Amino acid sequence: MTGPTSPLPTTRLLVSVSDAAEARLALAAGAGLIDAKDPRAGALGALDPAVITEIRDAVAGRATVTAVTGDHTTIEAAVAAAERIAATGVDLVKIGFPAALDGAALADALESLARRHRLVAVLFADEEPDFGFIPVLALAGFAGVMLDTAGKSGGLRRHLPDPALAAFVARAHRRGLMAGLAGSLRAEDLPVLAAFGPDLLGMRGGVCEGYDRTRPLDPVRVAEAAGLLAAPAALLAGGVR
Ligand SMILES: O=C[C@H](O)COP(=O)(O)O
Repeated sequence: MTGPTSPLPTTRLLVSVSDAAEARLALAAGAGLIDAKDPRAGALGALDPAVITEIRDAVAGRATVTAVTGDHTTIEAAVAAAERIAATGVDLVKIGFPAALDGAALADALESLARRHRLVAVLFADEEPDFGFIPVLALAGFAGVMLDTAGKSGGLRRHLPDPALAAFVARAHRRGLMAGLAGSLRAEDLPVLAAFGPDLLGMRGGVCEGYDRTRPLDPVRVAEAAGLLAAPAALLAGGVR
């Protein structure tokens, strides 16, 4: 007789959407997190708060809703944008920490907001991120940390080797932070990355028509990605067939 098995760590699929119609499509196809983002406006292109509210209402509590705050060149602008997006009432606010900004100063400036809203810091794999920064985020009250890519010409795994990605996830978890990975991921990346135990894997281009992040979502690709993360561990370990 076999005893109860320990639950598998759950990795959920985050899909970036540009409006409420895409949010409904991603939800129906199995996404666990719906991420409000304007893919035409850069890596962390922010949507208008009114559109984010429509997305949140369309999801209506059936998935976690996240929203990005835009690409900013000053700490003041980044904090003001984070406050504006947090006011829409999304579950998680994703804030970019580009190399050009002083990360410690930005984390410090966001401490007050972190007490009122759940914040996720986005570090960029193509900007030589310092994982030693993760404890700073934890102390500032962040809920999570993600790796993404600022430029969309190469995928996450082209910029950082798999052992570094696994170490990133482990380090975030040790500090009590949710961990996410994204950056031009394709279906074949999901089983490999899910094995590192992140809380979420984020996709846009890989689930769009023509693998073009500025084109509409392809429901078949979203369903395939969601299905891969829902697959039993043995299948995940075997990779995509
Ligand atoms: O947060 C997830 C991103 O929107 C991923 O976008 P991407 O797959 O086009 O790099």
